[in-house]
Amino acid sequence: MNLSTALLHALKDHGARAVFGLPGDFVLPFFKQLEDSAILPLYTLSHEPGVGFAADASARFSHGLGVAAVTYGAGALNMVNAVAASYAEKVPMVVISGAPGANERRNGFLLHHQTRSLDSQMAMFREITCDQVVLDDPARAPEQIARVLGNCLAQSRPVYIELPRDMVAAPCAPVPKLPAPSWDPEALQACVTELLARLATAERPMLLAGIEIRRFGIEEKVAKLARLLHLPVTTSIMGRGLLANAEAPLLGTYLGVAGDPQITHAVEGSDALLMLGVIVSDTNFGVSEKTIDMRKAILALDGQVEMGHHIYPNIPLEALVDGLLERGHSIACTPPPCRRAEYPYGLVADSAPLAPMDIARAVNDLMKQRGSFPIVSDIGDCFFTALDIEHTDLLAPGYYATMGYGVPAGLGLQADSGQRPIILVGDGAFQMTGWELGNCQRYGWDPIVIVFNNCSWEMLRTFQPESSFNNLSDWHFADMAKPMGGEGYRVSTRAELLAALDHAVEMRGRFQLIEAMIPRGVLSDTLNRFVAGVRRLQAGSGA
Ligand SMILES: Cc1ncc(Cc2csc(CCOP(=O)(O)OP(=O)(O)O)c2C)c(N)n1
Ligand SMILES: [Mg+2]
Repeated sequence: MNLSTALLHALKDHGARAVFGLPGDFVLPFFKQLEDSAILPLYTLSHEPGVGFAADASARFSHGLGVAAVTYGAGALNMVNAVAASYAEKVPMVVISGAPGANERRNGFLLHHQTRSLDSQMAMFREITCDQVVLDDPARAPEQIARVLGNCLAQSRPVYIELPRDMVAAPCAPVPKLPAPSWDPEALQACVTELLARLATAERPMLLAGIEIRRFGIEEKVAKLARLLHLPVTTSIMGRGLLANAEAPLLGTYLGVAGDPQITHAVEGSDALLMLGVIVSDTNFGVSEKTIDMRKAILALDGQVEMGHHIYPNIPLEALVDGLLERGHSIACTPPPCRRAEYPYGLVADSAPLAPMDIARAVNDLMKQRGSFPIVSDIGDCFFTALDIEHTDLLAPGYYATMGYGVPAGLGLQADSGQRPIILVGDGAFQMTGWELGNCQRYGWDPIVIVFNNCSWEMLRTFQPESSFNNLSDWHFADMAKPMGGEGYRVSTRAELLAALDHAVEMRGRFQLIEAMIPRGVLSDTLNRFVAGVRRLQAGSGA
């Protein structure tokens, strides 16, 4: 066994199912080890942001490890934004960067791909990863790799591994698997006791589910806890799609002023809001009608539990949920009367021009007829439209909110799981990374891609309508599909959209690109409510 195969076996043992990458001379030797060993499949894409987004999506969807392998400098630094998004949204991604070997570091030349110093890249990745290592000593590599991969999973954050190219074939012992982090059982019991007491005395208890319950693979346990405690469940905007396949009393997604008023009032009016794995961010809470009283809330996030004015440190989320399941039978909450959210169905096949809500209806109708598809959304009005699609798996950078995520993330999902995604992406975001679709033909991927083409950076226009730089030209994306190995449809009416979707779902083996022409200024209902709500809150606060 050498250092590369020891690393690859360890990645697989820790839940990785694929490596996404783009090679360069500093990482070519490692790619050769990857290809020759076949321990994990390698999928290469055309631009490192896409590599990062694909690795991110594979981790999110399978709640395993995502792996991105790139060259030093130009490659790794090209991927900083994608890794930052994974850090912000708590995705366990492993970044492997090739690097100069020991001798070339000492030869006195400035090396190609080097910036300020040969250690600058490590310094940059320290800011967007939870652990880092340079594998320059094969004797120490097994315990270093074990530590870094263990932290990646325990903290559900990206880690950075720098692999000098003269080390890839160095003989190396296998990597041990470290025990999962421990915790103090007494502290856990004290936390569970206090938490259950709060729920038992509450009149309007509520469970708000956040992304950590997917990251730590405990959706079923959380659904069981909600049933045991008779707690109604909503998800945060980032948690959209959670519990889609679990049996839980799920009401829908909390969107503050932009969402279902009944859900908004239930969450904001709760006197015991149990937030499991919820990131307290502006996108999750920035449009709250009424500020949530955090003193009455219970927040379990980042391995600790905050209640009222005190914190229980080192309480892993799964340990907390297991503790509550063990003792939860002692209380039966009396939840407020709540009804489940409704979703739009029944698109009429007529000649009316398209609006984003028509796409939500068409996808809901399709899933009603043919079963659910995982949805991957970019950032733009397509993301707000995704919130009107019935509750199914949804991958989207809803908090970090980077564009360019949709197409490569959809490819990462299909590569990792074999499932066919529906990808929602605006024309602006498609201009960034939509071209990764050209890689489908090599791997047989066949996502269904719906481009919301309003020839505009429309979300920006809603906040600054006077700026003409938001006007984009019409790129005719559908015409480019066939030369790239796919099928393209350009649609402007509801009837054309339905016909294109019916045809696309029948076509397998090639990507299907539906270019939905939407008039500028026509927004989804949710984005309209979001913009109106933000304006109202800003007017109220005098911002
Ligand atoms: C990597 C990055 N750079 C800029 C921005 C800032 C932005 C947020 S929304 C938006 C316009 C999106 O246009 P698109 O056509 O895709 O969608 P739509 O608004 O529905 O028309 C921009 C430029 C973000 N979020 N990420
Ligand atoms: Mg647009």
